[in-house]
Amino acid sequence: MAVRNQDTANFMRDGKKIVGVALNYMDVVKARNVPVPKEPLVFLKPTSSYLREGHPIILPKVFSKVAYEVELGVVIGTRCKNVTKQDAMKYVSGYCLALDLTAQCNLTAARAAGQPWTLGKGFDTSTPVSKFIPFDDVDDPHTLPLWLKVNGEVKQKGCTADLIFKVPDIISYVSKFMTLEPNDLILTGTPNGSDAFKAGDEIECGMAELATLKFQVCGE
Ligand SMILES: O=C([O-])CC(=O)C(=O)O
Ligand SMILES: [Mg+2]
Repeated sequence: MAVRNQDTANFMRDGKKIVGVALNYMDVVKARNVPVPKEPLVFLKPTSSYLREGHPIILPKVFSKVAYEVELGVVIGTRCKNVTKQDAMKYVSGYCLALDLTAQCNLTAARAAGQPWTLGKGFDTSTPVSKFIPFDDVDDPHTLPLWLKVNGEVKQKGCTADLIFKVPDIISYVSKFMTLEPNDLILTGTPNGSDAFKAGDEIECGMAELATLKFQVCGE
């Protein structure tokens, strides 16, 4: 039986994994000229990549091109495995606003060579997150506007209504393969407009009236 009220306010400290979904907005699929995914395209990030507001994003010197990606994050409240889409939301304790920072220089090469995305997705400070947003504060996670600005200029504008795979689809799919545990975070994918940023930039993003985040960017 699902217990939604499990305390996951400290998901960043207590989580064991971050599960990312790639290419989950149709405008991204079109812009990149890739086939529409038939199933969620899933990757993992380490929890050492978390970053809280008040600390800078640090661009690793090994990367030449790192991009912002604003995303809805979904926090798991109850351990689950092989859950149906119908039951999936019972295992969600809440949400956050997140950035899935991505070293495009690394990922483009990895994609072409069929290699893993681990380093390009999992570097330190690559997952800035907001505070925990309790489940009951969000009427419907599929109606949330997302925006991102760099140095005050709007770069991304989207809405979770346009997710290809919705939150229950992702939870049900991932739980066929791996147990989802309390405090795990799911990054649901970014809308179109993701692009490179550089040291000295200021990145600001928001999700509906629920959360905003602002980060300074430093070189290593
Ligand atoms: O970085 C990428 O290419 C894929 C990804 O995470 C997204 O679409 O959100
Ligand atoms: Mg992403």
